Amino acid sequence: MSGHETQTGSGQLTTTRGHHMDVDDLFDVATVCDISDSCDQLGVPCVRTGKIRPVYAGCAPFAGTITTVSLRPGRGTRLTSLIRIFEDTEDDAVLVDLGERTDVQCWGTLLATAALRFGVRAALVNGATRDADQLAALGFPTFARGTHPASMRGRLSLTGMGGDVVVEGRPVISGCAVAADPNGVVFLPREHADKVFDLARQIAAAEQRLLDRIRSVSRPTTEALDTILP
Ligand SMILES: O=C([O-])CC(=O)C(=O)O
Ligand SMILES: [Mg+2]
Repeated sequence: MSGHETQTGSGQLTTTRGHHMDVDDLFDVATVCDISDSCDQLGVPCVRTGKIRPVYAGCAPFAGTITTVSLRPGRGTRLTSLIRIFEDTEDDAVLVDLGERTDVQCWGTLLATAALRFGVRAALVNGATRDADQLAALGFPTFARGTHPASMRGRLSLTGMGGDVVVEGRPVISGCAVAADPNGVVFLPREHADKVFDLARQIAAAEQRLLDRIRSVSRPTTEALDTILP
């Protein structure tokens, strides 16, 4: 049993991660767009991409911390070299870097199922994944630049863990916070995550009020909406 697992009285394994970001209801009210706007308003530096997206329809949004891991074309690595990282990390998810390549892939149901056993609850891939339907059936939140059918075995080698990952030309550091949904992904410093997510909830609520006002204008003219919209 790894350090971040605890045995419950019922004999089930539960995971207690070190970070207690308040994300439970986040996506009930807010989206990654609100989180992006919140970073803008607070002046929190973040890395954004619209290219890393859910791998299957209905994929649950995700927010938490990530550990980075890098793979590059090579002689091949066993899946267990990645699984060891799941065992070691205290983070909620992994960001697997393929250097933005989508002609190779590095994530499927074997890895996702193993990840869950160690309490890793989502995968973001700066590259491609496979097993889309099976990941959907598993309900494992997976975000990537695309899919590719070939196995990673014999094609990709592990080249690093915990290093910076370049996304859209900007460095993403291991241990940072992330929010991902169908709009894309925002990476942000974990120490700012709670206040960013709090303001995102408020931004989403304010936008909801604007929507209500647009709907309730009795005669929709540009002038009428000009008094409402930002
Ligand atoms: O073999 C691979 O490339 C990985 C894979 O499909 C899985 O994790 O299920
Ligand atoms: Mg597979």
